[in-house]
Formats: sequence, structure tokens, C-alpha cells
Amino acid sequence: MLRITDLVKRYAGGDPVLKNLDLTVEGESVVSIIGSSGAGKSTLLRCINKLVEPSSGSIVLNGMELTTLKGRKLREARRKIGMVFQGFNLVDRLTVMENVQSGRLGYISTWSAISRRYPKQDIRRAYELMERVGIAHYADKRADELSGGERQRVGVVRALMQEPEILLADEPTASLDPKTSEQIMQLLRDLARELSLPVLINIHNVAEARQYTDRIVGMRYGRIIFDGPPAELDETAMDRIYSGSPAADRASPQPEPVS
Ligand SMILES: Nc1ncnc2c1ncn2[C@@H]1O[C@H](COP(=O)(O)OP(=O)(O)OP(=O)(O)O)[C@@H](O)[C@H]1O
Repeated sequence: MLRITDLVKRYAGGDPVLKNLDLTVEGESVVSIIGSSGAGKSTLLRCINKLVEPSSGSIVLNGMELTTLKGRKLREARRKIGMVFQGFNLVDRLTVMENVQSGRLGYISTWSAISRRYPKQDIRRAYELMERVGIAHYADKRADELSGGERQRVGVVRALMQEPEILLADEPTASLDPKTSEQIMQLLRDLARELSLPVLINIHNVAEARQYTDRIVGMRYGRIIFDGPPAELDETAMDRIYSGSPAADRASPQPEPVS
């Protein structure tokens, strides 16, 4: 379970962009975070995996307080937080298998990683997961030879190789065409169920949030102002989340697909 209490983030010298935020995510729920540009969605995800340092407040993952961790303990905790990125963050010149195995970096020795001598059980697990998401036949292909949807599947498998206790996805479908985008959302939802994994997805596409997530968290100016099932996200709630924002923010934009 992830429990965030009274979280504040202030970037150097500025006003807070997360304001005393409370959020609990339990079990295998798939939670989307929506809101206009600048609402604080990415900052929230980045505070959880400590890519940015929270200014104050508490973030507890399965009993472990993350905000105070440093050094080795922080690296160990980060292994438990899988991350899926909008731009996939793959190493293009490496193969799919090599990219996927980089999810094990926190677990294996540097020598094993450099020499690409992956433990047998890691190779077995990688094939299981790649099989599950439909990319096992690409194991030896270079990452840059894959389509956007395939690359995002590699990103998902890499995150799962970490044996995460939570999966964070920052705009995971924003670079994909609409059909591929839906497939990736469906995959994230199914994997959450299969692996009993909580998944927190920062997403602009409200239609996808409604269709593929169990719970929608609406942010505005660094605060959570809506938290409920998709059915409760009515026009009034949408107005509160998006009023005054560019229409495109609210209209589930589909950006240019990668491929
Ligand atoms: N590294 C940074 N330094 C200073 N200010 C930042 C930094 N990162 C984000 N901000 C500011 O924090 C606020 C929240 O940004 P954040 O990226 O979290 O919003 P968001 O809801 O994810 O927006 P978007 O949907 O556009 O990605 C914005 O005002 C932004 O300008």
C-alpha cells in the first residue's frame, strides 16, 4: 500500500506546487491522475520515486518511509518502484533482452551487468514477461527496430523485472497512436490484476482514464480536488478540474504518434 500524507513540494525559491497532498493507493488498484498542465501530476510521481526531493510530508510504501531514505537504502527502495515513461527511456542500440535486464541492475553485480552474464532465473523471468506482453520473439532485436507500442511493452517488462511493489507510469501512452495507446492501458490494467500490483498512471487522456482505471484522482494547482471512480467524474467535477484551462487539456488530446 502507498500512503502519502501532507506532501509538500516547493522547487527552489518558488511557491509550493504540491500543497499538503494526501493520497492512499491500495492493493491492485489502477489509479489515474488527471489535471491540466502544471497541476503537479509529474511532480507527484517524481516525489514517490524520489527523482525530486519532497519538501515535507510522508510517503510510505508497504510500511517503509521513503522521504527520509538516503544512499543504499534509497537505492533498495527504488528497486521496489517500477517506472514506465512517456518516451520509453530505452537504450536504442541495445537489444530488447538487454534493455529488459536493465530492470535487474539493482539486484545483480556490476560485473554481471557489464558482461551481460544474466542469472538464469532472470532470463527465464524475462522470457515469461516478454511472452506475456507479446514481445518474446523480439528478444534479440535492437530496441530502435521496434514500433512505439512494442517499445512501451519493453519498458513495461523492464519495470516488472524490478519485482516492483508499485508501478508508476508517467504519460505512458502520450507518444502512441490511439489504438496502441488503448492496448497499453489494457495491458497495464491486466498486469495490475495478475501481479496484484498497484499502478499509478499520470495521464492526459481522460477517456482512457475513465475506461481503463478503477479510480481517478483529479489535481488542480497542486491539490487533489477529485478522487473517485470514473462514474463519479461528471461534468461538474470536470469543470472543477479543468476550468480556465485550454480546451485541449480537457478534450483527451491525441498527440502525434511515434509509429
Ligand atoms: N524542476 C523544476 N523546477 C522548477 N519548477 C518546476 C520543475 N518541475 C516542475 N516545475 C513546476 O511545477 C509545477 C507542476 O509541474 P508538473 O510538471 O508536476 O505538472 P504536470 O501536472 O505534470 O504538468 P504536465 O501535464 O504539463 O506535465 C509547474 O508550475 C512547473 O512549472
